[in-house]
Amino acid sequence: MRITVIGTGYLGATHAACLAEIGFEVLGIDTDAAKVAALNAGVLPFHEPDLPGLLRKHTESGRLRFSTSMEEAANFADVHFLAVGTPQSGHAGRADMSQIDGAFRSLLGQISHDALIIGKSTVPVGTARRLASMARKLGPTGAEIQVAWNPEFLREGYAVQDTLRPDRLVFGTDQPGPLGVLRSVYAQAIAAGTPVVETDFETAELVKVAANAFLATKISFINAFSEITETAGGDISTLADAIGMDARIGRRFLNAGLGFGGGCLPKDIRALQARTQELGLDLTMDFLSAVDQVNLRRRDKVVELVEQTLGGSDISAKVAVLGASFKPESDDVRDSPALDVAARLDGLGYEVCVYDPIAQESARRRCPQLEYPDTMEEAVAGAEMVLLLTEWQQFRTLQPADLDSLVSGRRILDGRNVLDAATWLDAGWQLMQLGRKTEPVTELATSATAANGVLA
Ligand SMILES: NC(=O)C1=CN([C@@H]2O[C@H](COP(=O)(O)OP(=O)(O)OC[C@H]3O[C@@H](n4cnc5c(N)ncnc54)[C@H](O)[C@@H]3O)[C@@H](O)[C@H]2O)C=CC1
Ligand SMILES: O=C(O)[C@H]1O[C@H](OP(=O)(O)OP(=O)(O)OC[C@H]2O[C@@H](n3ccc(=O)[nH]c3=O)[C@H](O)[C@@H]2O)[C@H](O)[C@@H](O)[C@@H]1O
Repeated sequence: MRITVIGTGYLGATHAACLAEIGFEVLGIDTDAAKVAALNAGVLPFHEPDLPGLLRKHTESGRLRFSTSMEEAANFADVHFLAVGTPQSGHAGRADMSQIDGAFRSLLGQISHDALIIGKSTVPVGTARRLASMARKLGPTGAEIQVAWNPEFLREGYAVQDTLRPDRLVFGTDQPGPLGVLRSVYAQAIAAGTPVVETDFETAELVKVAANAFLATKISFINAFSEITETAGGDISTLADAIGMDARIGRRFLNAGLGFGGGCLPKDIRALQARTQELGLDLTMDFLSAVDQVNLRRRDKVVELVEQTLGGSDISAKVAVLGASFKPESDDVRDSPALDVAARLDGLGYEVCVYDPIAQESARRRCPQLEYPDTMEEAVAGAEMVLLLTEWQQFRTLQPADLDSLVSGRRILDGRNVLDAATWLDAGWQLMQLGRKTEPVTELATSATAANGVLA
């Protein structure tokens, strides 16, 4: 079977390469000519473990290629996946549907025979039915254009394994025809035991946003408890471990810290609220604005801790920020909590040096005003305070001795609760962790006086 994937960003490039790996002939389509040229050359324009190998393998084998031509897409295949972006628009958090509508109309305008268009992007409920109706009105005469919705649940950093071995597959249709095609596209995963949910358009669209809203709520739930333990005392990680031992709750996605970011969870909870309000259900998803606010307050908290620790004495102090991507194993800096904090500290007048093992270039493009030295050692050299904001493995395993002789002030804020408190305190460091009662030292201490500075 020949398949096109329209939109070759994080989702589409992964989906296209994985379909080629399964054995299909695949054409990826994107309006971004530079991206298409890079992908055709076997070069992935972003970081994703395991994907470069698949891309090279299948661009070389000829099973995978890329183009900017929608006409070529329409002639190449009868099955088209739609994987364009649905970013947040400027209107009350609503999803910007211009990429979906643009790609769909442009494809419809080129198709001359029966075809199936399968949406993968995350969309507001009602989109698939609207597109199906548009296909009936604007599609070619004498040909049937069917629509299905097959939302994607992959995580960046694990995109290939999540695509080839998903937890579940969801097929949303308004007629049985497309189900056979979907079952054959995913025959390998289904044979390996992946459960399939076959349902209507609306349920398929809502499963996706419900999953992301639930995950975001879980993170903000534990982070709201961080606000309590920071004030009343208590240890947030122990609390998460203890409630997570209840199988009904589960420990995953209860890691307290700087909170969630990225190109999906934040915009998806806002788009869901906006869509629910459009449906006249003003209060139904109201709790998600609390989820959003708790999440954003974590960033305020880190900025406040830096200001309380350094601000009074020397607003131009150097602060080293370790981590720029929104999470480890990704170079994605869309709505990155780490980069947001770094930019805000820079705006306050601190000298901010950011080091990320992979996201240095994407961070520089997004926030060119910050400094991005080539090594972690250069970033921390002379720093009055070190902030660990994205928990890359290289930072999780940091030891005080790695930094002792480089920094000007032995102060570290662990924004992801990954450092062993005793190790750092015993080594004479001031350590602050989110979700633990911390009394920041208000004056700029020297490394010698820092030893007794903090309660953790
Ligand atoms: N990034 C992720 O991990 C996941 C993303 N999603 C959803 O998938 C969708 C895509 O997300 P990303 O890949 O992250 O976005 P992205 O922004 O990285 O990629 C979108 C791509 O579509 C292209 N495009 C825009 N208009 C086009 C058109 N008319 N024709 C052809 N190409 C066009 C853009 O140039 C861009 O390369 C979103 O709805 C997102 O919520 C779902 C699951 C995981
Ligand atoms: O719709 C999407 O695009 C995807 O969004 C998320 O995937 P992703 O954004 O790649 O990253 P996650 O691993 O979910 O992490 C999201 C954010 O939450 C934060 N997080 C995660 C877990 C946790 O316990 N605590 C926490 O703060 C991470 O640091 C990160 O900033 C979902 O996990 C995917 O299932 C979904 O397909």
